[in-house]
Amino acid sequence: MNVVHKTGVQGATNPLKALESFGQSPWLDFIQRSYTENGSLKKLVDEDGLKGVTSNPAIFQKAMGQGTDYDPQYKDVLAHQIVAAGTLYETMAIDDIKAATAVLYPVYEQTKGLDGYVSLEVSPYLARDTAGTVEEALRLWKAVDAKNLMIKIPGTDEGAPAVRTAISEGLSINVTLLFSLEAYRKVLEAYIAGLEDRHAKGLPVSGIASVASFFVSRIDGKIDKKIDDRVAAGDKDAEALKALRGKVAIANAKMAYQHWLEVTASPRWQKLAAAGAQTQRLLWASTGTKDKAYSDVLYVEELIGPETVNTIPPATFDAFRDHGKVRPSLTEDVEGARHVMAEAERLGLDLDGVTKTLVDEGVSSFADAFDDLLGTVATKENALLGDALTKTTIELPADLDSAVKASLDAWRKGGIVRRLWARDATVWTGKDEAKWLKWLDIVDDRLADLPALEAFQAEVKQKGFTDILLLGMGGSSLGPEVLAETFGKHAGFPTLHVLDSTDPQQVAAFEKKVDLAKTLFIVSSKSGGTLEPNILKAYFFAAAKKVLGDAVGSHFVAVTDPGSHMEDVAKQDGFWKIFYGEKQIGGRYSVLSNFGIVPAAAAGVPLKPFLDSALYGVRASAASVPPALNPGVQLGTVLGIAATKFGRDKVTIVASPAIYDLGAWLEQLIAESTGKIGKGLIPIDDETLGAPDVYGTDRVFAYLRLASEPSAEQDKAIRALVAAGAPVVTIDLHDKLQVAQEFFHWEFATAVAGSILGIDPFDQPDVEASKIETKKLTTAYNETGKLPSETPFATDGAFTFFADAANAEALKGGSLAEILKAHFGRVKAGDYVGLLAYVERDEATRTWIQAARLAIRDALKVATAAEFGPRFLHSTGQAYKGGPNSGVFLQITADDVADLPVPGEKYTFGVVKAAQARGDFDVLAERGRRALRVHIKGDLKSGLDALGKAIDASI
Ligand SMILES: O=P(O)(O)OC[C@H]1O[C@](O)(CO)[C@@H](O)[C@@H]1O
Ligand SMILES: O=C[C@H](O)[C@H](O)COP(=O)(O)O
Repeated sequence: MNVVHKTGVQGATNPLKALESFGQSPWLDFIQRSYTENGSLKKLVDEDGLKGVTSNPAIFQKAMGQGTDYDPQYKDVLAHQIVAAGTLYETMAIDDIKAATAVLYPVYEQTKGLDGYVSLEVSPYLARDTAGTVEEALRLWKAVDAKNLMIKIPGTDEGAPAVRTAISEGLSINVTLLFSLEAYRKVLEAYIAGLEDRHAKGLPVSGIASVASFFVSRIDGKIDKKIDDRVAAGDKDAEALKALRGKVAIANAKMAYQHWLEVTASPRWQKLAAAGAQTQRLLWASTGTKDKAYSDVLYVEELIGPETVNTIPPATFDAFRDHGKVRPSLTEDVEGARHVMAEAERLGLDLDGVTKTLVDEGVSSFADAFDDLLGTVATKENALLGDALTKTTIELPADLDSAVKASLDAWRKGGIVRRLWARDATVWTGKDEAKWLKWLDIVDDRLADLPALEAFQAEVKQKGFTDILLLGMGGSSLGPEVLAETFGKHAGFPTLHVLDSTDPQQVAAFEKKVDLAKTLFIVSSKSGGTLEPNILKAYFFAAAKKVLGDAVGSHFVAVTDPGSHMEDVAKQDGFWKIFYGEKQIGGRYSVLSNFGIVPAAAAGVPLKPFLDSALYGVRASAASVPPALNPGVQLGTVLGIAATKFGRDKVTIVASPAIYDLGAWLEQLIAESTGKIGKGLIPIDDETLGAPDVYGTDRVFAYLRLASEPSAEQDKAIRALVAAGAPVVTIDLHDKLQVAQEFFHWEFATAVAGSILGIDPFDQPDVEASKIETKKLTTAYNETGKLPSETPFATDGAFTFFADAANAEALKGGSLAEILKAHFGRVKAGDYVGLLAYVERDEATRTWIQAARLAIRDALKVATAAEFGPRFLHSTGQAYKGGPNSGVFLQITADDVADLPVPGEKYTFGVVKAAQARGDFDVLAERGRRALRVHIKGDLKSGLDALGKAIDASI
């Protein structure tokens, strides 16, 4: 805002200066950096007798939202810190307030603490939160650290007790948003009670100042509108109503002043005054004339009286200097004012209702202004940070786009992002979600622990390991796998391998891949009780012991939650180190905790840039960033709304080849978080893009594009999809390290989508079911030496077929071809097909499954998932069982060429894998899923070839 300071009438003839002789202090309802810096503010003090300054969120919105005043500071802060928009705003606001307090300090001194104040308002989001207001008032008081600061607190029902506490803490307070006499009485009472609290404790009551900001013009705005409407409607009291136009606000203010006179004359107040207390002066706020029909200085001229303040907006300030007339108007015709009030009541103008509405509107309009301001700050910040942030581009069909925008606005109005960050479980289902939110600040936490992590990194390097073999499942392995696949080997550091299978061939292949004598083993399990990492640890510990002897423990590191079984094992076996996870983070949200950071350290990933990149993501999705600019909320909203309102629940993940493995991590995050109680998002990963016509209308595409190494083919296919009207979210990563940022981005988005879906995104109720079934089977094996027998419902050459009674009935037929035809014949539009292969996950099987799924997709035009067991059990398995019943599953099992023992157990890896496949299948069937198991006897390769051909023929 550009304030023109006109030098007009000066000295004693300056009406602004003349206010002082009537006991009124003119304050300025305005702040702007350049205005303070260029001496304009000081000039008002010197020439116009300005005695104070007030700010509010709308004033800062105007100051910061325009021009370039703040650019140097934006740049300076962002060059040194990774901060959220809210912190950036506050840093600048505090500097502005400090600078203004310095200008006004001489006034404070000259008036012995009566005047010279600059007001800074607590966040308008806290207007209904007593404890939050007190906390923020104390924080801001400390941050500005100036005697002539006033903290502005709204005089709502919740604000009044906060005023009392803040006063009792010795803060100077400006109580704002007062419209009604009733609210005013309460805050004057709160002020007095706060001083009495201090007095009772023997603390001084002098040196504390307070004003009660009683809003004026907004009242006339509302009442006059009512009058005009009734007059226009031919009200019988038209004349009496017209007589009240432009009168009620001033009469209301005069009544407030009468109350102040009464209270300050009371013995109760006199006692405090004798102890040195200052009165809480009435401050007339909202004194700019809004109705052009009135004098532009109406709300100054009519409210002049002793021991009051008028905070005047710049234009009114100039106008009053120019042609204001002074007289002791406040105590003039008090009877007339009473009559106006009585008339307003008689005529049913409902002043009580109006003032209540004004409080609500005041709170929400300041919140809107603050949203807007923070949006401006966030936009500036994003522009200045440039490529330090990943870039999200959302391209949606019009109907989805407007539903997403409506939801974002509802989130803004409901302050839901702030509630999420405040760990409010009612953002989801109101159960125990608050206990699972430590991932929100784990990046700050890990950065704080950087010295220890870097020391570990240096030790690993120095020990000269050639390989790292990480043993874990789901959240404990998929994040590390992204690191291994994305970053490859770092010079001077060992190569990271991740083993998350019980397939004996795969276990043997990994054993062969590494040099056991030079391998660092990371056993990774949050719960410490998961079957796979336990038996893998047992196997590799025994194997490594053969080459390392008693030194074997020094090659093992555990990452586990405190107090877990794995911690005990690690201690007993003399592991080199134990790193702890956070119990308040579930596995799939754990990648930025030690579960990802420890393997990252060991593999030589540069930790500070990695965590810094993640921190940019955390700050970008902070509570202070309004939903429409908040990348985590935007993405989550698109996913949630697309699924719930448009049936687009297949989140199709496309990633640039160099970061392709992010998809595997995302699958678990999305599926295990959202797929439950019959709802959910079904992630579709690594399904090579096709032409638009191979897709149904159940997709939303998420394209993770490595801007430095994009695939022209993917770009082209994505453009074609956008052109065909498919919903596409493209996220550009500017370098590989930004996978760290995407980890957080997607965690946040998943939490948001979970809220929209109405589920608890932090539990996994259906995973447990198959674990129980598996456990029954392995226990039976340990007891009897074999797995319980099972009977195929059909056999065709090398293939045997298993299903529960219902599925077997639906798939009647003798041959492979007939059974597959019947099975895939059950697929309808909007379904997805899951190929669930319990075989070694190697190049050959991955190529096979990819070809099979693409054939199915192209023929049936449905989404397809290509999964390997048991790995997917800890990932998409939750959604397949607990999510929407739209999956058609083909489970593939095979004979194991060779098996491996599990040390200390009767069962073998092969038995475990078989039990897992059966446990999985049983639960799928029990949940009424369309599921078929085909078992390949003999040679796997020729079996898969034949199965592939049969699939092609059946669709
Ligand atoms: O780290 P843990 O406790 O071994 O769990 C591994 C995985 O198993 C699950 O608990 C269930 O599949 C996942 O949520 C988790 O990531
Ligand atoms: O403290 C000052 C108030 O925030 C301000 O006077 C409100 O004025 P308005 O009604 O013109 O917005």
